[in-house]
Amino acid sequence: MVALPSHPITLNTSISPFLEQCKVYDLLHSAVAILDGRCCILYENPAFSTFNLAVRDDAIQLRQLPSLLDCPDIQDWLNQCLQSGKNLTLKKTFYYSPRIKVDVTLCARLILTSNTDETGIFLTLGEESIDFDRSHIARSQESHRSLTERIKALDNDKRQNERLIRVLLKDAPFAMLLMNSKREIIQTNRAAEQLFGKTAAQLLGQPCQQVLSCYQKCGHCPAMATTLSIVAEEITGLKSDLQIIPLIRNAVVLDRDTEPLIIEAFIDLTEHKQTQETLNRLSEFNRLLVDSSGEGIFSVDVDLHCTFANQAAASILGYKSEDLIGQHIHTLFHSKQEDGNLLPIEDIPIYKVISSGLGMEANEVFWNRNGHAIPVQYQCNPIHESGSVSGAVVVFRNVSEARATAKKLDYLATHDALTGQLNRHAFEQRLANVIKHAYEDEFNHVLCYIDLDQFKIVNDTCGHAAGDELLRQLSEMIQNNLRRTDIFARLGGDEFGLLFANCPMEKAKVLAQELLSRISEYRFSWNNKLFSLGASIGMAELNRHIPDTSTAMSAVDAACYVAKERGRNRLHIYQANDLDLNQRHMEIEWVARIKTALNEDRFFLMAQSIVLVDQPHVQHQHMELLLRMYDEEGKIINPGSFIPAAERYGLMTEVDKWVVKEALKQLTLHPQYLQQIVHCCINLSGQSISDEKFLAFLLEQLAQHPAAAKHLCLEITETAAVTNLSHASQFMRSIKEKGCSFSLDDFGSGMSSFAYLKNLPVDFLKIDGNFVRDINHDKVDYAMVEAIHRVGNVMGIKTIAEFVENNLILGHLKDIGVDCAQGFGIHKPEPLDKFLSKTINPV
Ligand SMILES: Nc1nc2c(ncn2[C@@H]2O[C@H](COP(=O)(O)OP(=O)(O)OP(=O)(O)O)[C@@H](O)[C@H]2O)c(=O)[nH]1
Repeated sequence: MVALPSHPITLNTSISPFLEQCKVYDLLHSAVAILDGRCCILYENPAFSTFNLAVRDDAIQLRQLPSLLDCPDIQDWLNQCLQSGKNLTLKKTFYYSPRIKVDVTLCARLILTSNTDETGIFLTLGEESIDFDRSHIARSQESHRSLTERIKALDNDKRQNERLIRVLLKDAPFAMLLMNSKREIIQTNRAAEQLFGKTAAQLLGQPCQQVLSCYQKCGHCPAMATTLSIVAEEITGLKSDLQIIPLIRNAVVLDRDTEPLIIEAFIDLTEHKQTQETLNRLSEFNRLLVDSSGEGIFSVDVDLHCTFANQAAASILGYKSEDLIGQHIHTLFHSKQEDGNLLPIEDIPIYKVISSGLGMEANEVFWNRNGHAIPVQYQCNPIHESGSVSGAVVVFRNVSEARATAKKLDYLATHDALTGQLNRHAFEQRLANVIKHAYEDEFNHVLCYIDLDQFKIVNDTCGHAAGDELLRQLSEMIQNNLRRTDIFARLGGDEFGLLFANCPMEKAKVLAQELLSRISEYRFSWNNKLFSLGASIGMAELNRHIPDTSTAMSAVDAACYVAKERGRNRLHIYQANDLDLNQRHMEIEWVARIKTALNEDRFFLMAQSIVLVDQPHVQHQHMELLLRMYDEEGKIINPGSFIPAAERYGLMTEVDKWVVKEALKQLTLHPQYLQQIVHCCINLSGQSISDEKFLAFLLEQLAQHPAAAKHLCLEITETAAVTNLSHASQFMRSIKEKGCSFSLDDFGSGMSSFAYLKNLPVDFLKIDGNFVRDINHDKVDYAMVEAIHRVGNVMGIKTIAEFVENNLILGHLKDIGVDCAQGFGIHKPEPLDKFLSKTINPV
């Protein structure tokens, strides 16, 4: 918008002749009106009419402008202009429709005439910005199309009015050029100077091709040669910096036959073009976006006819996009449910979305061109137009793969990878379900826990791969011999769970017995070796004594344990008052108590002297550490109560670790202790010596207390050493390197021991106390002690006799030549700290 000169327009005439001259403004795309002193419209150019008609449908000639524009404040503003004589501007916003908003600047300039009572207003209306620019251009073009006729009428008068034209053009707030017949610029205005970026001096007298490219091309304007006017022609202009400006040109030839004048007005389309390009880019971008989306997108009208489908939608459904357009989507691919049953149109979510106007998500199936059901997940949203629903857009994806993956994951989560049977988790879930309904459906169910007997042998003799294959074959064989309603699972290792659903115990017993026979008759062959195996089965009826899964599982586990204890390859039925089972349960309780005692540090160590048989009074140099535990009330518990449970449930390594740590801590408390102590014996379990992590732990402890190593004597029972011979001898050699010695405990209890003795780096043999205790009156025991001592002597291993309860026994041991003795007759165990303090302060 170009600023107007600040002074009023002064006319030597009255306003009426001036109105004639104003017809030149008919050419302009911007709105111009002349008002009289009462603000009534005397003249309006077509652009002004178009604008006002767009605002109001009424005719505007000679009506009061403010009321027509529906803006009461304009009247005040115009009056202000009339009274003050100043040029005024006013910014306003108008709406052509609810969707097209226009910001305009109104400029009012006072017109003074020769008649002092007569004044008027030169009113221009410039559009500063317009949201919907296409409509703007269209309107401008439209308003000028009707001009041709008017201009023709003007033509004859134009020469006479040339001077006036020049004045008006100069002050016009729009880019305008006046040219002679040679197309030289003879008049310009400020708006044109701004548009082309040149001063008036630079423009005047110049051929118009300096600024207008169309003339540059052809030297003259061919259009003008044949026509009197050009309306809304798109050309380009040239700025002083050679920047090209897109323009719309309106041109009129005045007095074409004599000496023509050409008057031209321009609309700068730069912004419009940029907006257009942005819109084009955006729509191309949107098209690409929609087409490259991996998700299917289609839209339908209210009758469910497809109005659009992207490539993904078409390819998922097996069609071409164009084949889908116009098709009824219910008929084409959405008329059946997954099971093939009909899906009424009212039930399809897209129909519901259109009826309700609310978007929704759905999981459905679409049927592709080949008649295959494709599971899809879709989001359907209504299309609202002019306040009502005109259709819906559906964005969907094929979830076949996702479904298959979920199925696979579910399978993996519920099945055992080796055998393909249900896993423990899935089995316990099904069991929980059965227990939950056990009371309601009054059916009997029997739970079984199957543990293969001596399965380890297959692993040990043929390797793990053979063991795996056996587990696979056996579980398949068992599964094939079950009823359809039974539930079978591999719980882990060589243990299986089996639920005889809806089956009384008597029948279950028969079925389980048959299963045992099948297992023991089964022959497994591996590398030309044949194996047969047994199994032990624990069974329990799911009755009111068994309220939940964990009770049920521990009942059958305990029953299976009893079956093993009673000789394997048999079944045992759980009964609440079963003595063996009670024992087993007590052990299970012990497990929890031992774990708590370890956490709460409720263990402590006692020490008992070991003396040289020759010098029984020299005590506190050799000793054995004995473990005790405080119960929850602080009472002392002997190891016989908790060690079996700790051994059975794999807790001995933890217990041994505690003993080693505590012993080393106390022994290294005072340097004098280690100076006085020769040997301190610590018992280690069979579990610890075959556990590589325990070996690492012990080596680390010895590294932390290097001075204590040579005083430590580690006791291993003969049975533990022999059953884990290779582990035991490896373990002993590693530890001996650090300076520790080894003693074989309870020697003689298994007479196969002599043969292994050669392979074990043993320093002491501890003769089983059962031989020693009765040595006074049992000649066989005497001979056993004598024999053990003699073997030890020959092998350079010192002997220690336990259970020396009196001097008579000590005398016999002296006669035989046994090296050391230990027992209540020599020293009763006492707390380790007390024992150690006596080593440095003997009583
Ligand atoms: N091949 C193979 N062996 C396994 C698998 N899982 C556990 N084991 C072994 O199965 C054996 C099960 O131990 P136990 O049940 O105590 O041994 P068992 O020889 O059957 O002895 P009893 O049950 O007392 O008759 C262990 O040696 C495990 O190492 C497996 O997936 N594959």
